[in-house]
Amino acid sequence: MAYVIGVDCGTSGTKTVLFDEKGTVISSVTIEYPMYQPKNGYAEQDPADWANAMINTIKAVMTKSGVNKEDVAGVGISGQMHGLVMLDKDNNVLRKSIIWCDQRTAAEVEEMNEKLGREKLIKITANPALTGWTAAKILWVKNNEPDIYEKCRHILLPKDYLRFILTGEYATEVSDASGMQLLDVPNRCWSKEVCDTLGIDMSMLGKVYESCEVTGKVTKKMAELTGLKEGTIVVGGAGDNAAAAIGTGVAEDGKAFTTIGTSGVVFAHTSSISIDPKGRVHTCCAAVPNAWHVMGVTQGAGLSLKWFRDNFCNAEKETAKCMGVDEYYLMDKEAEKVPVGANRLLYLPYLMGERTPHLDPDARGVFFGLSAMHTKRDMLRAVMEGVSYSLRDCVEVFREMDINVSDMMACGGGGSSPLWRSMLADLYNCPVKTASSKEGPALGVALLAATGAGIYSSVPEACKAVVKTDKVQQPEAERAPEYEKYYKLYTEIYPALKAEFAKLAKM
Ligand SMILES: Nc1ncnc2c1ncn2[C@@H]1O[C@H](COP(=O)(O)OP(=O)(O)O)[C@@H](O)[C@H]1O
Ligand SMILES: O=C(CO)[C@@H](O)[C@H](O)COP(=O)(O)O
Repeated sequence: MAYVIGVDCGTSGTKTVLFDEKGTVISSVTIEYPMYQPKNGYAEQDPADWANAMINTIKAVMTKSGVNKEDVAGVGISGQMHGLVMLDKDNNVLRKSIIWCDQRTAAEVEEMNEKLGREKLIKITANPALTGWTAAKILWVKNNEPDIYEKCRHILLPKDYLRFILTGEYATEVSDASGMQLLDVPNRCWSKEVCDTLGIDMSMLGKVYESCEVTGKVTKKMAELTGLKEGTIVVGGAGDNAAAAIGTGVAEDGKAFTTIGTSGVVFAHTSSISIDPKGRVHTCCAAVPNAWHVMGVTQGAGLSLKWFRDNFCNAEKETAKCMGVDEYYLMDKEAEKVPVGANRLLYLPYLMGERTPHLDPDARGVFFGLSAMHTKRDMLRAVMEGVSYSLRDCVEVFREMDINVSDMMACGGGGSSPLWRSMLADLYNCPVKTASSKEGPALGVALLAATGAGIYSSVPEACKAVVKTDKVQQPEAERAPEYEKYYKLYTEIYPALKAEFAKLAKM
């Protein structure tokens, strides 16, 4: 029996899973790390935390499982998208990574629009200039930390930094590179025109591969540190969402998924490229060769619930510890006791600005309708409902683009919540399914590794062989119209506050 490893470098932690070639989990280990927010709207992480977490989780799954290192056919790495890692000539990390949800680059987005023009940017990169994407972050460092920029020789995405640590190769792959805004997305290669116009030296960018191609091999030093065999292949892997697509079988037209991780994403596979002219949803290369995907993003999905837990739910944390259950499980049970609409309380999950559909880095979170009768439990339910309304906003854009999202899977930490899945089913008005494996991105990149190692002949074939549907949540005829009323009101709150968010940001 052959085995494959999937490493997922998420925002809350890095999870490494060792699977057998049929996708059965043999061993899984996660190590968490912090996100730093030195200013309102800033978000950074330390690449050393990612590297240590990867090394230690690989070592742990190898030791725990007792699997012979000769039998590990390959490794795939998935990761949070858009983060900027800068290395100097000696491969030292030059500064903390500015990550996907950081919103400091409004001026650089304007600079990109002035230099390239919005239409040309959409034509080449398939997306308008976006504050969270890597190109704007590179320009921010160039404009604000010129001494650091001067020393920079290599630019890598989070998971590609981990590849560098594991193999010594400077490389990326098409799905994650699409989120840098330097890739010619229709042609799946770096855009010389975009790089030259923005003054970014293309030699700093790694070689671009397809997601299932072999990009390098585990070095002797890393073999000693991780317990892997020297020379084990490492494939391109994928950005976390493109990876989750493979892990949930979303590799053909008509299939879609919603993930509630730190961010929230609604994702649909498209065999030909499809672009929203208003730029509200992203278009990227898929982890399947010759295919693309569209995705709508809510910046603060699971992040909202985590923020609520960390600031207001110490008692629940203690109870969960005593009972030996997950604290989010207890919070779900509390929220279930509150009726639809949270007793007339609405929540806008814009803690880190918002992408779909507003593209507004200045937007911020709101509780709307707070009354003296409300309790923490109502606020908890309102948070979960508000995130679901914002994911429905993504679905609305897809429907406008004629993209079918009725075959919907759910994944990510929040996707494991039956309550959250029922909210999505009611708001999307379609069944929401889960895959029998809960390992979305890690399974996705493990399947890419299995394809790169020749165990499967193609990525869709690997999905068909391994991914199976588990639970199906149907929409509820009674609840759906209730949610619809609240959703309608939800869509009216942001436009009423847009100008005020901008004023607040300037204070
Ligand atoms: N049982 C649960 N019920 C509701 N939400 C949950 C549950 N478990 C995890 N979550 C949510 O999932 C988030 C973490 O999801 P995960 O996919 O691990 O994130 P990331 O990919 O960013 O590391 C948490 O912040 C939390 O909001
Ligand atoms: O920015 C995006 C997608 O465009 C996010 O999906 C990040 O890729 C981070 O994801 P999680 O840590 O929430 O999984």
